[in-house]
Amino acid sequence: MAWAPDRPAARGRATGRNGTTGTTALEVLRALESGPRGLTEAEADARLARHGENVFPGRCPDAWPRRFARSLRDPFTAVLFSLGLVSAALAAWGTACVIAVLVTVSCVLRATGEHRADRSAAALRELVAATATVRRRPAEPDAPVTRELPVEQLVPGDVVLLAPGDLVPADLRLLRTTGLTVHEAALTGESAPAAKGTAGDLCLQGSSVVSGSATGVVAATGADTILSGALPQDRGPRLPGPFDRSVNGIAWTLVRFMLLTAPLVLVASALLRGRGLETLPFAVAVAVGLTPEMLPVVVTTALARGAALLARGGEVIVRRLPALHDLGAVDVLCVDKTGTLTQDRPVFDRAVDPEGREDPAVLHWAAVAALWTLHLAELPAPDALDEALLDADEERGSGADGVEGVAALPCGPGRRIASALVRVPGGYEPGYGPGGPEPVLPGNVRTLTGGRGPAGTYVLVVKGAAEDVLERCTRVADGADGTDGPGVADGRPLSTADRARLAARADALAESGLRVLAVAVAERPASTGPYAPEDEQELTLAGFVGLRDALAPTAAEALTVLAGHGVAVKVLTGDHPGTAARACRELGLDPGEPLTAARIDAAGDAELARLAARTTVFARCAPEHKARVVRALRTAGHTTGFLGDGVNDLAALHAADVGICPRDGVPVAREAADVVLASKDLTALGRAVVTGRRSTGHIAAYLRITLSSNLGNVIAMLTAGLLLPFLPMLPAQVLVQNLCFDAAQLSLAFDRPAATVHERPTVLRPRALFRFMTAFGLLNAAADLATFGVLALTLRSAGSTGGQTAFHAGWFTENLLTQALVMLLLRAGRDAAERRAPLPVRLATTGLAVVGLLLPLSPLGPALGMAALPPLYYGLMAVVLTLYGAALAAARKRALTQ
Ligand SMILES: Nc1ncnc2c1ncn2[C@@H]1O[C@H](COP(=O)(O)OP(=O)(O)OP(=O)(O)O)[C@@H](O)[C@H]1O
Ligand SMILES: [Mg+2]
Repeated sequence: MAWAPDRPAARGRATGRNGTTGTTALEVLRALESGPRGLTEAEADARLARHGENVFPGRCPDAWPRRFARSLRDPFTAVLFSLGLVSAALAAWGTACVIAVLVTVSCVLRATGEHRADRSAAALRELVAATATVRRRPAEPDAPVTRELPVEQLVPGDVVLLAPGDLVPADLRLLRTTGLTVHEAALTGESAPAAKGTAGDLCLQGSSVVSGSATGVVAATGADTILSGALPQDRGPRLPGPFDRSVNGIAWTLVRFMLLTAPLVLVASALLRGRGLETLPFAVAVAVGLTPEMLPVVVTTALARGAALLARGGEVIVRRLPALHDLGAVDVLCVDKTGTLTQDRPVFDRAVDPEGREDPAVLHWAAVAALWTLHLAELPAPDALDEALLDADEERGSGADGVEGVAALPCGPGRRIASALVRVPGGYEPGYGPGGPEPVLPGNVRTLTGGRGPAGTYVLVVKGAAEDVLERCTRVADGADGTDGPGVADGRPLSTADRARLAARADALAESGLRVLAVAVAERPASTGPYAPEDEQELTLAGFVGLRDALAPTAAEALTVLAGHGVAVKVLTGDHPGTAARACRELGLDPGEPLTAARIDAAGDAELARLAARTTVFARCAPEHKARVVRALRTAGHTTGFLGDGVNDLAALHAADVGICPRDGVPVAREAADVVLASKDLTALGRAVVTGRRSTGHIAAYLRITLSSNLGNVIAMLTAGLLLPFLPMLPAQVLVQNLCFDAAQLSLAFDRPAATVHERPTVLRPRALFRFMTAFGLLNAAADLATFGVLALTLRSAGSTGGQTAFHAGWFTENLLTQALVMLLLRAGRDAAERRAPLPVRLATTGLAVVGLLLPLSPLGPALGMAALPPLYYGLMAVVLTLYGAALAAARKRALTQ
């Protein structure tokens, strides 16, 4: 980062200066047939027609057939598919066909579901699409206009302005830069930001601006960019989030279980019944029976439905579907203060000298620094604090006329001060304004000694966080001479006691709820050498400026709602602990003892995890502090969300389980976030959390019901397989039964959520789920075995000869009826089961029962290998089912209250 003191003073942003980069920048522009004033709109349109839109080819959604092929790679489908191949190899055509139908149905459902989810997600993304700041001219003779343009419309030759937080929208050649550093992790994997200082340097699409600013000209767009050439884009491994841990974790455990089942069945029947390989189709059928083949479909549908509901309200956009599940699991939400809890529209409140007396001169110096940082750093979006200072100073009638900026070094992530080097024309005379109400003119600078030449006096103005400015000060302005008010460039040396007193003054201002900036100045020799942060030394403290930042109107309500939902909120800010604590109190959040960056640095990972769990406010955080706190909370076992809007939040957005960004966040933060709040209303977050929990609830209900009945069936099948001389269920029957189950379960997506979704985070715990599955699977198996007993009894007494077909019919009916019972009793949480099921669920369960009772009796029955049963069977089965229902209800009460 180098200052460029020899750059001509800037008065406006759109003057097309070339700065230090001289001919090189011009050459770059010429090579792209552009100029410093940008393209004309007509030329840009012509180029857009020639080069096409600036879209990243990797962003195009996959075609349907491709999606279909990809869903074959899903673990369940893959296992089913291989089981199908084994059956085909053994010429067990029945089983092979069953499996082929199951695989096709689940792939088609899944591919359509995903296709639809993706299409709406793409449409949603458009709502928060990125724009770029370009400089164009309406027509040839017109002056250039700087405006926001959707990135797709950028063309080679466009002149683009970059500010911190911007995503580089295309491959750019830099024209001029001020302290520019960019993050190129997407391209190089290099996590440290790289400095870019030379004109002609390439700045690649996909990188993001960390600090500083720049003007560049677009060299390549769309498919011609280097990033597009480097496809497929590898974003590096993501830490497994709650979704991967629970849903995927459960899926993989089941896959392993299924893979074990087939060999186990083979070995058992070989040992116990002396059977050989002919049992293989049966073994395969058992493994198929265990598969929750609809899980991927249910997951996609549940999440996509939730995301669509949220988007329809125009409130929340879920950019990555699993993030909706994770949002429901969040138990700690870290929030950035400025711009998120507050409006980031600070208003000047007061300026005081080191003694605490009102002093407009301090505001004036701060405004001078703000003005020249804005001009020289060419920030497309002005800094809110700087704007507020300028407005206030202008209102008081000053204005920085006469003072000329030479160089500026803006603040950025981890840098809490901004400074400007200005030249005060030599003719100005002392007469420092008497801290009274009359406007202080820029010329009212107390005589500065030394460094005055024909070119005037060079003054370095530094403003920023009180601690950071104070530590660079060696003197403090004093009003010792009384008459002229406090001096600025001279003052007296700072004693240790002075430092403590001044720090306390800043703290007091912060605790009154103000954002505080300390202002310091120093005279500098009129040197031409480069200036760097190291030159911000030996300053004289001029005083403090306090600004008031209103709270976001919905913040307090949002925090209350989240607390009611069992989500603990923590505030992570770059601001002063006092300001942050005060804001928290006003929002109804107990700030406790704030933890500052210094303490975070001093703590080891384990200690930080402990500290973080009981702290509410983390202040003076640089980006890496925010990320470290988030990681510490995750290590401590919390599912952690992060809500932030700025470049300084980027690392934390990446580190969190769920990154959330308000709509006004900088583009790079929106791009990093999993969830974007589309409206200003922060309470939407509470609704999004509940929606996430509902989606997880649907997935959990599906898993609970399917896994316990599947396990029950498998146990029953194994037992019957070993006892009976025939297969207890034919492959075609497995298919019909599975299809009926699957179709009925889709109705669960319409179920009412359990009341607990409002109370606490929903997490699918694989271990708890498997315990549930074992207990209820055994219960289910007991009902099946009792049915076998009933069947044996009735068939013997009826003297039936078609034992096998009657057995199949009896078990089929009982299976569908128990499934309907299980659905009604095990659907959502404990309280939902007590209430009446909604219509779709009632229809689905009735449907199951009807099919179960009538199908074996219908003409389809014989085709599927089932025969009618004596009436006695139905009577006895009713007894079995009643007992099963009672046992289920009792067990459910115990299991779900635990
Ligand atoms: N334009 C500016 N000029 C001088 N100092 C600034 C400027 N902007 C910010 N600072 C200083 O840097 C500090 C940190 O700023 P940063 O942007 O990291 O966080 P923040 O905006 O205060 O809070 P949050 O992290 O909640 O968004 C500010 O508190 C302020 O002291
Ligand atoms: Mg912020």
